[in-house]
Amino acid sequence: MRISICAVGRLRAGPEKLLIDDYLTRFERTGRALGLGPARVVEVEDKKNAGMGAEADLLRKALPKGAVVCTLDERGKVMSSPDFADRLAGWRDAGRQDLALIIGGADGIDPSLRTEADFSVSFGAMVWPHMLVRVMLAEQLYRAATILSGGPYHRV
Ligand SMILES: C[S@@+](CC[C@H](N)C(=O)[O-])C[C@H]1O[C@@H](n2cnc3c(N)ncnc32)[C@H](O)[C@@H]1O
Repeated sequence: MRISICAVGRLRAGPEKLLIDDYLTRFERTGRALGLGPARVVEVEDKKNAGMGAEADLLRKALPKGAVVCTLDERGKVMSSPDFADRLAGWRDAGRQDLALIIGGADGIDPSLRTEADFSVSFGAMVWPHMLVRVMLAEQLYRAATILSGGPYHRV
């Protein structure tokens, strides 16, 4: 199952980008034998600054056809890392070819796009900067792959 992290805004070179690249490379290596990955980041930019509705339209265009659509949203479901891993495995086992994980911009994800999504994951009730959410999501994907492969990375 291919994974697209669809995010609003361009991430400049810097520590966040390095971390994302590192976790997604590790995810690709670990996930290959599990039928998970590769994962890529698809950035959309609302150059006219037309607001959440315009961002939602750009995000919709970036979604692979037939993808499971999952938003990252503080109002979503708070999950443990093993539960997130099981959720990924469930979509894979259901034969889904693509998963799109959507991260909003400074104003969040337009309500219309939130209601269209199949699922929504929360990293807790606090609001995080979207650039950090990209890093956290990339790490959770790698962590999920290690959980499913029985590796020692995830310890509780
Ligand atoms: C700065 S936040 C926008 C917050 C905005 N006030 C809202 O209502 O969604 C940018 C994006 O980061 C992601 N995000 C921020 N905090 C999150 C959390 N606790 N859990 C999951 N995603 C989060 C969401 O995708 C959000 O659209």
